[in-house]
Amino acid sequence: MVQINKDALNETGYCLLTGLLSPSECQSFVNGYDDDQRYRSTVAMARHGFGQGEYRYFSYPLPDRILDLRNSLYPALAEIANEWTARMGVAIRYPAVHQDYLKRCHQNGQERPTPLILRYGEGDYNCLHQDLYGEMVFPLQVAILLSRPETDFEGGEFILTEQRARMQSRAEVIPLKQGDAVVFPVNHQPKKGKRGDYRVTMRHGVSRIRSGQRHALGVIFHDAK
Ligand SMILES: O=C(O)CCC(=O)C(=O)O
Ligand SMILES: [Fe+2]
Repeated sequence: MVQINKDALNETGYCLLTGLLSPSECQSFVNGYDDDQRYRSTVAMARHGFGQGEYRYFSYPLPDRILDLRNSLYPALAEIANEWTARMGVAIRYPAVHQDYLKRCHQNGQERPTPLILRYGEGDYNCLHQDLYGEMVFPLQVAILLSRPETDFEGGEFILTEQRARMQSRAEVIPLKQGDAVVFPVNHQPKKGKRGDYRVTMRHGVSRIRSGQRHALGVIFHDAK
């Protein structure tokens, strides 16, 4: 099982898995970007007001490495997800194995795969958002930087914001190198306060790419309608 720094995740809203993918694994995902057969759909972000840039959803069957990432990351994340739902007074509990959770998604009409690859060029960016694709929401997700900061691109920082009810948002810039993964909340996270837990709303995005080209891989654990 993958080791997750739960304290960092609980305190700062994210944790890193450095060097989750090797440089050659990153490069092979980038090289596969134009291989149309791998993908079920392609989204031009500007067309939907999502930002600027493009992303593509992988189709089933997923590439082995992505299937493997979903299966290997899920169990540790499901433990944390179950602690969070318990703390937030939500009745949902997540099964220990990803295939069992996917069955639940598919039975509820969320059958389409959500892992995606993103490509940004100079001037592109990704607006703050949440990756919700229906009622079934697995509370944590993972993004992996495939490109080399400063070498392949400049700018393009991964941003996470935390919003507390009736309060202003707090932003965090996540330092990533090629192959590093960030684990972060999809939607809500419980936080420890002086008078017990409170709930924050999380959003993520990417700041403007100042030059070059940036690729990332998104691993989301619920499927889409
Ligand atoms: O390009 C990025 O790093 C962000 C990707 C993203 O929004 C996601 O993986 O859900
Ligand atoms: Fe996203």
